[in-house]
Amino acid sequence: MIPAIAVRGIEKRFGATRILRGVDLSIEPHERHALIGPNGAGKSTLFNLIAGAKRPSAGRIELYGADITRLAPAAICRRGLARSFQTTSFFAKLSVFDNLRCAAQIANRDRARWWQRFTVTRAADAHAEEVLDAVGLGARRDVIAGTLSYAEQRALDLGLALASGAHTLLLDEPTAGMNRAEAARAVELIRVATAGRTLLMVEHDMDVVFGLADRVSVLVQGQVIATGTPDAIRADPAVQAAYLGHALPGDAR
Ligand SMILES: Nc1ncnc2c1ncn2[C@@H]1O[C@H](COP(=O)(O)OP(=O)(O)OP(=O)(O)O)[C@@H](O)[C@H]1O
Repeated sequence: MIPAIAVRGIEKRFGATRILRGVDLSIEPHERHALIGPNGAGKSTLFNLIAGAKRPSAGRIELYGADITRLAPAAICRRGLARSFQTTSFFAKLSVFDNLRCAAQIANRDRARWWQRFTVTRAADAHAEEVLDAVGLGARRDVIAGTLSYAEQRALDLGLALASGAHTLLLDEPTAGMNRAEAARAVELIRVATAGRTLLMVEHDMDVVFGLADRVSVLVQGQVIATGTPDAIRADPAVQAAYLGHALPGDAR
């Protein structure tokens, strides 16, 4: 099977420092995959390379078999990979629905001819309504986005990625800054809303990782030291050694 995301021999140097050292990673279609690792391991750097925000020093990145290594972020986005950020990325003065409608219309715009515009707009509106419910914001449809609670803003961020029609999502610490109850709700929301799509997430919260991920990869000092099911990762001696002196993955439960 062609992987949704294939990272092959990726190197990233900043000056003389090798931050990523021959990273190989294969994310299967429709898989939920978590990337974990100690602070400074290179997780955000790898995300930046996959999303096109930075260029690797060597290696290749593929999205469903197509080389995206040197594409700009917008071009990668058009190919169906969306990234959610820890910071919010919506129009604060527009309503929740109008934000989703914008994302859906932009996604459809390139595909439409001028005589299709009316139907495209209607299709985009219908898609925005679907996403609104999928991310649990149906009751907040006409609220100004900037006034949403933090957890709702993160749900809207996820909604924007879904409204853009992305089949593959990079989620950067999707529950950061949330309390336990909010994080648990967010996990459930992500699970349901992203069904049928591919998910790669960086996450520090092990409850979230073990509640959501089908497989986990562990990045330590710029190298993937293990990939496997959550239980296999917890039992892996190399992972335990890497976390020596820190909470082991899953111990927080
Ligand atoms: N633009 C840059 N120039 C120089 N060094 C950088 C740059 N960006 C990141 N680094 C370094 O690369 C290393 C990996 O950083 P990165 O943010 O990718 O790690 P991380 O695993 O995401 O960490 P955290 O879990 O703390 O977010 C760190 O030592 C960081 O200081």
